[in-house]
Formats: sequence, structure tokens, C-alpha cells
Amino acid sequence: MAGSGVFAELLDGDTFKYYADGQWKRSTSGNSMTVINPTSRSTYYKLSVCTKEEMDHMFDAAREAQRAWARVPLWRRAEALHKAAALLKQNKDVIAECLVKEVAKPAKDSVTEVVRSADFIDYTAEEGIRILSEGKCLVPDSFPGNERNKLCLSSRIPLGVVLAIPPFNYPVNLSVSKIAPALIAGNAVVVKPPMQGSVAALHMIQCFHLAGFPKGLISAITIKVADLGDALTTHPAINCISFTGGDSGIAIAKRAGMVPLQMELGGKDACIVLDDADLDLAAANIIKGGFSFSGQRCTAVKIVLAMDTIANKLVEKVNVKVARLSVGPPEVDSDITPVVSESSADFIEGLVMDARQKGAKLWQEYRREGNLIWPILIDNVRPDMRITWEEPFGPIIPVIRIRTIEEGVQHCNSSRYGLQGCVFTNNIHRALIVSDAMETGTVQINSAPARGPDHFPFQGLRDSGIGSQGITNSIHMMTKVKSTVINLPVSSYTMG
Ligand SMILES: NC(=O)C1=CN([C@@H]2O[C@H](COP(=O)(O)OP(=O)(O)OC[C@H]3O[C@@H](n4cnc5c(N)ncnc54)[C@H](OP(=O)(O)O)[C@@H]3O)[C@@H](O)[C@H]2O)C=CC1
Ligand SMILES: O=C(O)[C@H](O)COP(=O)(O)O
Repeated sequence: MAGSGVFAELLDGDTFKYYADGQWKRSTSGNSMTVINPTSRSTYYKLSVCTKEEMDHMFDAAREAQRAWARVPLWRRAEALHKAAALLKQNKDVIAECLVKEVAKPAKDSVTEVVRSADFIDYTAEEGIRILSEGKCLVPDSFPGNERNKLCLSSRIPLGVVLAIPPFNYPVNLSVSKIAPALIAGNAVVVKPPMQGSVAALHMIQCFHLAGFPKGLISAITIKVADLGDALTTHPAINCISFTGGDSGIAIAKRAGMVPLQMELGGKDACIVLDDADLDLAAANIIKGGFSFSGQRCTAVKIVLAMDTIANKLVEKVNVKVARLSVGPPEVDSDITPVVSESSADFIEGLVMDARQKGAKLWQEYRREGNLIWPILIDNVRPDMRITWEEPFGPIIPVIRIRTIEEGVQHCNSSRYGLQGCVFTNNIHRALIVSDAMETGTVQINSAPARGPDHFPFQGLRDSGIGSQGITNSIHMMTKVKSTVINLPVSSYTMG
């Protein structure tokens, strides 16, 4: 149960504390905020509301702890990360239970998220050892006008303090995907967990605490973003921001100062199905890609662009599978579970109603109970409908019928998002031509979009983000190259 056993020190009465100075603390504000269970729609957990002074103190402590951490040998940093990973795995059930209650993630998927996060940490520790132990030595006589009278030694150094802001849909995994690369590279981290998902994230932080990381190196702050969001993201002590979330990230990026940004934002991933595609494979991937975690994934299939000649057959196959999806609470592993909040459910409903009113065909009757929305395939969607361009983050799949491949590619490239996309065809040449033409960070051929495996590069174009994730890229992003040039009194050549 949350807040029990090795997690008991996280709780003060019924309120979860925040983490700073290597301790769990109750905010001096005396205020709390609530996490609503999306299934029951009632308060499930309470969190401390931190103050600006507590935030400032956290950053001061992070700066100090980082200086010492950067001097800890790399193998010891890796060792500490492996310990945290093992603790996460040991405590996977209690952390998964928080995910079930806070974000209504199906029970099995919740456990998978925690285990995947532990694997992420282990892999990062190993990758960090390899990447960060390598440097470069350049000699100057390759550049015109130079003799061989210098050696340029370069290696990677930490940035300082990394601010990590993850979203509600992967509060554990998308926290560790920022924390682990930051720490292996010698940085300190301040984490601001998403409101829904905070308790799972705080439990994950306790695993780092129990692994023995130095005090002040990792902090977790719980705030009301309306009050302290700007102060947090523009804090002068920050040396890097790693953010995953929706359009709020665009405003954060615009306000951020001269610090490297890793922004992984929204998506409207298109699935283009050509006339020679394996339609069973395409249908299975549209279901998996569109409805996993009830469509609340940045990489969910958010629009299907099907060639006219096969569209009827494809829709029929997808519909058979939609009918088989179970709908209900996350505790019993239903395929479709309540979406994260009432406002999210209202937004999704607005998109469905707009499409229906403008003439789209709903293959299933629209049904909603509280935050639970039954899965729907919306056919004959047109460009004047909101669902064509907006990200529903819910169990809805719109279908647009296209006459040519170019029409599909053009639609994909007209979106303000450019995260991932996919194309289904049995002709590898057509697949590559479409993949090259699609302006998205990644294109999957004959499979639904996905971020994982976690060491693959993951990036979005346009409003989908800045920079690239994936274990190797995150380590690079959270470090800077530093050079030392050794100047020799005379030129020195081999054998001479
Ligand atoms: N490209 C990618 O890798 C991924 C992108 N996403 C995208 O995330 C979105 C869904 O996640 P969601 O959590 O709703 O996204 P939000 O953008 O609403 O929130 C993301 C995080 O940012 C915080 N936040 C919001 N506003 C501010 C602010 N002004 N200052 C500081 N922090 C702020 C939130 O805190 P709080 O919860 O307290 O409001 C939360 O921790 C979707 O658009 C999805 O596509 C999701 C996963 C992966
Ligand atoms: O929100 C998201 O979509 C996640 O970043 C996706 O992760 P996945 O594609 O590996 O499930």
C-alpha cells in the first residue's frame, strides 16, 4: 500500500511530503492539494504545496551537491544507479498501485512501466560508463596552415542542475528517463512530478533515496503550477530543462533562458495505409496504437489515412477488434479505462460532438460514464473537423479516406505536430519513399508508433519538440564538451 513499509516516511498524516536535503519534509505552507482518482472521481491522495523559499533552498542544495557529485568516480555513480534500479524492481507492486489509482493505468501496464523504468536506469548506467569514459584527441595539421604542434583533448562534462518535468501518462518512466541520464553524467536533478502521478513519482524517488544518493543531489517538489510554475522554470539556478508534456511546454521553452532544452511535446501521429498493405496487420496496429492506455500516449495513432480502395475493408477489420475491447476500471486490467480527468473527458467529448455534427460517421454509439469513454472509430472525417488536427488524448480514432499517397503525406505534413507516423505497405520501396516524405521525428514501417525501446532516438519536429531523447541522446544532451589544448614547443611527427 502507498506510504507504507519502506515508504512510510513519505507520509505525514494523510499528506505526502516533498523531498529535499535527502529528507522527506512537510511544507511550511501547511497547505495541501489533492490527487483525484480518475475512476472514482474522488480525492485519493494529498500532496504538500511547497513554497518559493523551499524551491530556492532546493536549488541551492542541488548546486552544492552537484559540485561534489561531479567528483564521484563514474563507476560509483553507475553503481548507485544500479542500486536504485534494483529497489524499483523490488517495490514495483506498490508503485504500480499508485499508478492505477492516480492515472487509471491498467494494473499490468502499471507494473510494466515500473520494470521498464528500472531497466532504463540499468541501461543508462552502462551506456554512461561507455560514453563518458571516451574522449577525443585531435591533432591540428589536418587544418590548412597548421603544423603538428598541439593536441586537443576533449571529453564530456556535466551541465549542473537539471530541471525534470514529466507528464501524467508515464510519471515514473518519463521521470527516470530524465533523472538517470542527468545523474550518470554528474548533474543534480530537481523533479517536478505531474499532479496526477505525483505519488507514484515520489515513491520512485524514495528508491533513489534508499540507494544512498548524496543529500541535495535529487529533490522532488510538489507545487501548484498556476502559482509557482513560472518561478520554477525560469529559476536562475537551472542549467538544463528536460520537459515532457503538451503545449504548456511551448510557453516554457519561450520563457527559458540560455539553457539547453529537451522538450518532448504533443503528437498527432498519422497512420497511412496503402492499397497493398496487410490489412490484418494494419488493423491490429491501429487498435494497439490508438487504444493502448485509452489513447493517452503521445505516440498514439491519432489519425488514420486509408487509401479509398481498401478503406472499407480496413474499417471493418478495425471495428471487429473495437468490439472486443474491454471497458472498465484499471484494477481488472480493462483495455479501456477512465481518462485522467473530467476536463479531459469533456474535451474528448467536444471533439466527438463536433465531428458528429459536421457529418462524420461514428461506428459505435457515443457512450460516457464519468471519465470513462467507450472506444470509437470515427469515419469520413474531413479537414474542417477539429478531430482532424487536435490531439484527443482519449480512446478515439478518426479515419480520413485518401485517393493518393501524396494526399496522405501532405495531410501528415500539414499538422503542427511532427512526432511520429507510420506507413503500412508490402512494398519496401514505397515504404521508404513515404517515410522520407513524412516530416516527423520517426516513421515506423508496418508497425504503430512507439517511443520504445528506450535507447532508440525519440524526437519531434515542429510543435512536437526540441532535441532528442533516447538514452544515448539524453546523456549527450545533459553534458557539454570541454577541451584542453596541449601546446608543444616544436612540431612532433611520428617516426620523426
Ligand atoms: N513527446 C513525448 O515524449 C510525450 C508527450 N506527451 C504529451 O503530454 C501531454 C499529456 O500530458 P500532460 O501531463 O497533460 O501535459 P501537461 O503539459 O499539462 O503537463 C506536463 C507537465 O508539465 C507541468 N506543467 C504544466 N504547466 C506548467 C508550467 N506552467 N510550469 C511548470 N510546469 C508545468 C505539469 O504539471 P501539473 O500536472 O501539476 O499540471 C506536468 O508535470 C500530451 O500532449 C502528450 O502528447 C506525453 C508523453 C510523451
Ligand atoms: O506518451 C507516450 O506516448 C510515451 O512517451 C510513449 O511511450 P511508448 O510509445 O513506448 O509507449
